[in-house]
Amino acid sequence: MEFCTWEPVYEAILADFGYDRRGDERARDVLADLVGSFDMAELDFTDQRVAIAGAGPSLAAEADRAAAADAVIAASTAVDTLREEGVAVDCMVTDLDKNPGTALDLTDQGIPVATHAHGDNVAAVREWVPRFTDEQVLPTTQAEPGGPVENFGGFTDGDRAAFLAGHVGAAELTFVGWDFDDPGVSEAKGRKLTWAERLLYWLEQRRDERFDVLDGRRDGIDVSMLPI
Ligand SMILES: Nc1ncnc2c1ncn2[C@@H]1O[C@H](COP(=O)(O)OP(=O)(O)OP(=O)(O)O)[C@@H](O)[C@H]1O
Ligand SMILES: Nc1nc2c(c(=O)[nH]1)N=C(CO)CN2
Repeated sequence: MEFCTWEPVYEAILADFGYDRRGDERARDVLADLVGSFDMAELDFTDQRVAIAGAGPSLAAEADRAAAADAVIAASTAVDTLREEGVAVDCMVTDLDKNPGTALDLTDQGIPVATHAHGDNVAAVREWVPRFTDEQVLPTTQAEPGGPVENFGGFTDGDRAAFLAGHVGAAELTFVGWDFDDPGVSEAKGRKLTWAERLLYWLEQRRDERFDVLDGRRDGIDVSMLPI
């Protein structure tokens, strides 16, 4: 996604959550200084059916659907749940706030980790990224991309995974472990999930696809701030 396309949506996210754009940019620059450039050929999912695993409570019960896909991109703790169910992932997407040890383990095993820097995770970026196997770190930002740091679009780990899948050629996306109405999440997390849902709606419009996870939900999604 071109940054000029993403930027108005990013501005709306910044305004909604009160994040500081300069903070995201500083985080991007910290990450840029810690990594080499990632070889995007490592992540070629052309023509594949890719499962996007979120970390909702439904994930364990849906792990077989992830296993049936051609490839799996998992967000944050979804990697751990899938591993417990015996399902390997092909890529992890994370802002390092919950299970950075899992990300370390994956990069050691040669599995790419899309590692996101933002204004509120700089300490984790500084602590963990130098320990990762560098060739497997795909550095990302939600601000303007720069140097080795990419922006494929998206906000939460899960929806960023979906935008990444699109970027690397996925023919079809299927979603496991997504529970938008999860009563177990905090108010703040719930607001992030509302954005995740909205961004997935935008992505399916852009791809001219219909994501299974949005079936029955589209009429309730406020997309007034999206360039649709
Ligand atoms: N009910 C749910 N609870 C948590 N995550 C969910 C849920 N449904 C979908 N997801 C997706 O799974 C992703 C991973 O969630 P997890 O709680 O492991 O990580 P997180 O680091 O807190 O995520 P983030 O930093 O993006 O908020 C979320 O980013 C979200 O996109
Ligand atoms: N500045 C900032 N950016 C984010 C944050 C966050 O807490 N702060 N959380 C995200 C997903 O949880 C994604 N982006």
